[in-house]
Amino acid sequence: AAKWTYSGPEGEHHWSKNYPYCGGAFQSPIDIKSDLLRFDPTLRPIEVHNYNLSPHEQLTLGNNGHSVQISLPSKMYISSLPHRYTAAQLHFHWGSSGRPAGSEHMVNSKQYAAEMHVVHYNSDKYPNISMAVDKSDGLAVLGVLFEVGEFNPAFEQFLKFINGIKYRDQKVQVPGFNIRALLPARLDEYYRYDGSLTTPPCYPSVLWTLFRNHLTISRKQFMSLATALYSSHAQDSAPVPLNGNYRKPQLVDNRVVLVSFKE
Ligand SMILES: NS(=O)(=O)c1c(F)c(F)c(S(=O)(=O)CCO)c(N[C@H]2CCCc3ccccc32)c1F
Ligand SMILES: [Zn+2]
Repeated sequence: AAKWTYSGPEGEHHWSKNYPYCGGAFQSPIDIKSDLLRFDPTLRPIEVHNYNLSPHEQLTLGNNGHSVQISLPSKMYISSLPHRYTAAQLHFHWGSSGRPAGSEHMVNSKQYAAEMHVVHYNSDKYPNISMAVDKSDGLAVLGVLFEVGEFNPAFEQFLKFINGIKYRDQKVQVPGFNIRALLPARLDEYYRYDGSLTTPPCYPSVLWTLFRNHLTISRKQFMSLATALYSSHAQDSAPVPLNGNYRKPQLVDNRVVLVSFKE
């Protein structure tokens, strides 16, 4: 697979040369503006299952060169969508130490400090995520916005191990923790639209759910996330910091963003 980055000659404006869908329709993220919204009373609260993982089970925390990711057990799933969507991994997008604004989605042009994505695939129809990733009903991603504020104990459950994965392709095992604590209290208030992966190959295969309410992490936690990681391998002579790993908002075209709540 071709290399891609978030800046420079392999940055997002060049992705479509090797990944044609990146230049196509139904791309994510988007700037969720009030005039795009339509209240949909049929949108049910998101129901997650088995998100409260025991510390006795191990999760793989990894640096894949594009983000920090946690691989998730297949017992975690969402039940309230048209099909069962089984969890695969979660990862983050963030800004930099000089610019604490790195969310992918924006709300009325406000960019948040960071954004978490919990990636699920349609396990009713596909045996694994690789078979689902390029299908229009293949993926469902839960998005959570993060702002700098109060310390976040759940976030700390993996952040405290981040110095073990400073370089690309490094992985460590971490104790399971309650992933539900990384979601907002209200799972009934969210934005919903049809979009894509926000990284190459940018397949338009994602049913997006972005929760209305943001969570907080402390400034120290944000700085740790924003300064700990490199997108280069440990042995590379020139270390490349991993930050600002967010795609800019894409054209909405004539897509409608549904909302599950009234003002
Ligand atoms: N923002 S986003 O669109 O949700 C999003 C990312 F931003 C992101 F970086 C990743 S990645 O970390 O895998 C690095 C580049 O694919 C993914 N991976 C997904 C889709 C690709 C295949 C796959 C296979 C197993 C587990 C997860 C995934 C991703 F979906
Ligand atoms: Zn993502």
